[in-house]
Amino acid sequence: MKLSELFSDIPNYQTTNAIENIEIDAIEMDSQKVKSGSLFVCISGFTVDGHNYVEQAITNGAVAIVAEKNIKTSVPVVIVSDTSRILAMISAKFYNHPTAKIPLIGVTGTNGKTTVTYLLETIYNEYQMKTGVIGTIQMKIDKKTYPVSNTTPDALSLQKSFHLMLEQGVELAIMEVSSHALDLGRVFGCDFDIAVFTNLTQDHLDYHKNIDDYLHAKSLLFAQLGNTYDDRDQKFAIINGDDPSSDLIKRSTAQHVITYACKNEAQIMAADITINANGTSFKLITPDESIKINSKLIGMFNVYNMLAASAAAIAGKIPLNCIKKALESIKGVSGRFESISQDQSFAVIVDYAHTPDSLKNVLQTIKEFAKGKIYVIVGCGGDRDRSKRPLMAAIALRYADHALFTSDNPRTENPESILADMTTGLEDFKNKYEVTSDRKRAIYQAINRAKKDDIILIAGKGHETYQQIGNIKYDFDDRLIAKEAIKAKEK
Ligand SMILES: CC(=O)N[C@H]1[C@@H](OP(=O)(O)OP(=O)(O)OC[C@H]2O[C@@H](n3ccc(=O)[nH]c3=O)[C@H](O)[C@@H]2O)O[C@H](CO)[C@@H](O)[C@@H]1O[C@H](C)C(=O)N[C@@H](C)C(=O)N[C@H](CCC(=O)O)C(=O)O
Ligand SMILES: Nc1ncnc2c1ncn2[C@@H]1O[C@H](COP(=O)(O)OP(=O)(O)OP(=O)(O)O)[C@@H](O)[C@H]1O
Ligand SMILES: N[C@H](CCC[C@H](N)C(=O)O)C(=O)O
Ligand SMILES: [Mg+2]
Repeated sequence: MKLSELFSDIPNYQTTNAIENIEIDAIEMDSQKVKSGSLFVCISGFTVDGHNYVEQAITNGAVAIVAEKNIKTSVPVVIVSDTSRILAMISAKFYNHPTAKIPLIGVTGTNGKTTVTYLLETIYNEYQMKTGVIGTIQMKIDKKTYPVSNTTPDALSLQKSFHLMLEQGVELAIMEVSSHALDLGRVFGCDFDIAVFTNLTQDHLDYHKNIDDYLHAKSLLFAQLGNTYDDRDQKFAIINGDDPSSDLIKRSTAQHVITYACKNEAQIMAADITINANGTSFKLITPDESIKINSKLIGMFNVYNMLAASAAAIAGKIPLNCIKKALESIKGVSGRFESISQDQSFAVIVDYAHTPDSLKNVLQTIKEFAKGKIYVIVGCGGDRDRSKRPLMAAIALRYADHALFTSDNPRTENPESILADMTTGLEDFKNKYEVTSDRKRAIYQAINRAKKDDIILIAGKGHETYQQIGNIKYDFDDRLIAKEAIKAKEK
């Protein structure tokens, strides 16, 4: 594509040279990936400034540069005020606006995004539609999976992924949209058809100034709904009517709103809810009909997730019996309330709860059906929201009988200081918890101590297969370590 064509929809930019005859074969935001014929977009990041890599990009073959300032160099420079946002727009254009051709569902909220995307995948697959899913665990196109490094990828990778989906005949794309992505403009250029809001509770206050700022970022998905190129059918905002933030989310969109709830009045509701250790059942009520759902998913929070997915699918005109079939078939999502069973006499559950609210929900659920003692193994991520640390530790102590505080991706922080942040003020409860930065040791300790009917919750890492210490990711999988520890105990 010609560089001038790539910028034809961009209202404000300046150029140092004529750009009409420059052919662009690829767009890159990483100088190391630049090849002959690439356009290099300089992003001023949190760690380094992409503007410093222009010469490397040119050495690697860049034929033009997009930058936020004039750079004296041998190839034309297109100067824009915000390269991140322009990257999203030109990537969408370069890949021929793939999301104008594939229907797209975006799911945002503090907790439940991954779960809701996989519920939606199961529902649409049940309806015989080929899906693509992008989120925390992986990117998935039909049955094939691809690794990811972010929940919501950068704008360039994202548009490339949608292009690949289109090439592979995907009929519906479903993605998690993180607050970081919304704030950083990673999803500009995405044409959402349905936007889903799960809930808002504390997280990411390292990145967002305060909870209002965080909510504002989430609301951008709904403000963006229906604001792009195509004129396909109606767009829908699917909103949790029981969440206190739902009013602001509703006010953020001009599109059709569908609410779901268990407590407040809503278009889609759940009633007659029963939850036990083997699953959940409820009546799914819609304005036209209702249907009984018997799901293997456990916990009230999963009723909300199922309502969110059902409401989105109903907006997408999927028949209720198909939704029922899908919700009843799904056994669980990797690393979410995943039971580790080797026929031992106690239960081990691996879960991705890494926020105060999710930890509370999971422990409350476990408490409802626990016959023995509850042990929880939990840590808090390094280089992340410090204010959630004491809250998570307090929740662990409130709902479990015994807590083992340990490391969960300390990243560049000192693991001991993270643990100190968690346990400050908990001196009076010293007999209820232990502290060890060695996560493997914590898992072994809990498993060795467990007796018949006890339940061990290993929280925070879920599907993750690494422990990040410094900038290195070491192999580490809670599920494998737990299995190993159970085996060792039984010897
Ligand atoms: C804070 C944040 O969002 N950081 C993201 C950001 O990294 P960064 O700003 O540090 O990038 P940088 O290293 O400064 O590089 C700046 C630019 O220079 C370029 N560069 C760099 C080196 C070089 O030799 N040549 C070169 O051109 C880079 O390619 C880049 O374009 O851009 C990277 C590339 O897109 C992201 O992978 C990275 O996510 C990191 C891994 C991260 O941990 N992000 C978290 C906070 C995040 O985004 N989380 C959300 C939410 C998850 C949830 O919901 O819980 C997510 O969506 O994942
Ligand atoms: N609707 C919900 N409300 C509260 N907690 C939930 C909900 N759904 C799931 N959880 C809890 O949150 C954890 C993470 O769930 P999930 O991975 O679906 O959320 P997510 O929003 O994708 O998280 P992330 O932001 O890390 O990608 C689960 O393991 C469970 O403990
Ligand atoms: N997407 C979240 C995941 C947190 C998972 C937890 N294991 C941690 O590392 O804190 C984040 O990057 O904040
Ligand atoms: Mg997720």
